[in-house]
Amino acid sequence: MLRFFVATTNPGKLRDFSAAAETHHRERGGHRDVNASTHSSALSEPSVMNQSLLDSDVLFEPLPGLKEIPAPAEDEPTFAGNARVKAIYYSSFAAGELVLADDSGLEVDALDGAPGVRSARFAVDSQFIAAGIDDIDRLNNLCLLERMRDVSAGQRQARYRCVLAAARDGACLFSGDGTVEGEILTAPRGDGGFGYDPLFYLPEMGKTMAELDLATKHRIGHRGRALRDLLRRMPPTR
Ligand SMILES: O=c1nc[nH]c2c1ncn2[C@H]1C[C@H](O)[C@@H](COP(=O)(O)OP(=O)(O)OP(=O)(O)O)O1
Ligand SMILES: [Mg+2]
Repeated sequence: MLRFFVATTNPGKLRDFSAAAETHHRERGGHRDVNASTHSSALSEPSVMNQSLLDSDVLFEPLPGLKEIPAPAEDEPTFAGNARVKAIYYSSFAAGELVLADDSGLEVDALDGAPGVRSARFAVDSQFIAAGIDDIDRLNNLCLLERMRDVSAGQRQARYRCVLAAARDGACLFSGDGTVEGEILTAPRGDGGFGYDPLFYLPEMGKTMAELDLATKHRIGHRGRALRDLLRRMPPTR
């Protein structure tokens, strides 16, 4: 059994990690998943994983007591830097355990890569307000639509980027990263996912990220790719 304590304050990320664990378990031949997807091909690419992973279940549990822990500053210029800072910081609250942190966000070509590492703080940074709306994801989405009001249909390319870092007792041990390419719509579609998902359109799927089931999001999304990359890079003996 390989257990990560996931140190994130974002419930949407936690749901993605639960879906990832279900996928890994299912592909080892387990039967724990009651919502088995019909798109289960090569979801976790087991052939490229190290033997300890093939032999074990991967568990992602929320870091115990996270609500009481003050959040660290996320002021690094890169996703990798912030993921590392978060993993190292939170690992001191779970002695001897593997602690996983995620830093992720959206890069929009027409905005020169913004909001990037500032994705969670996009509306606040832009001093964007909308009457009666205080949900931060909705504000960020409205802010994005406003900033892209004059960007034409062929110029709306964007990507999600995710970096995961694993630390134990204050030392960062390994990491992984993943991206997924898409386009920013002019109006939201779908009610799954979180964050920018209703505006993030995947041309090959004909759907937004908010219209995908979690197993498919894991298969093609930035977080699923980062997780497979991290597991591939994990040293075989821990
Ligand atoms: O799959 C995704 N689907 C939609 N939106 C996403 C996704 N992945 C990242 N995002 C957006 C949400 C947030 O605006 C920012 C992450 O900010 P980021 O600082 O990494 O996370 P957070 O503050 O929500 O939680 P925490 O730092 O405790 O992990 O990018
Ligand atoms: Mg954050």
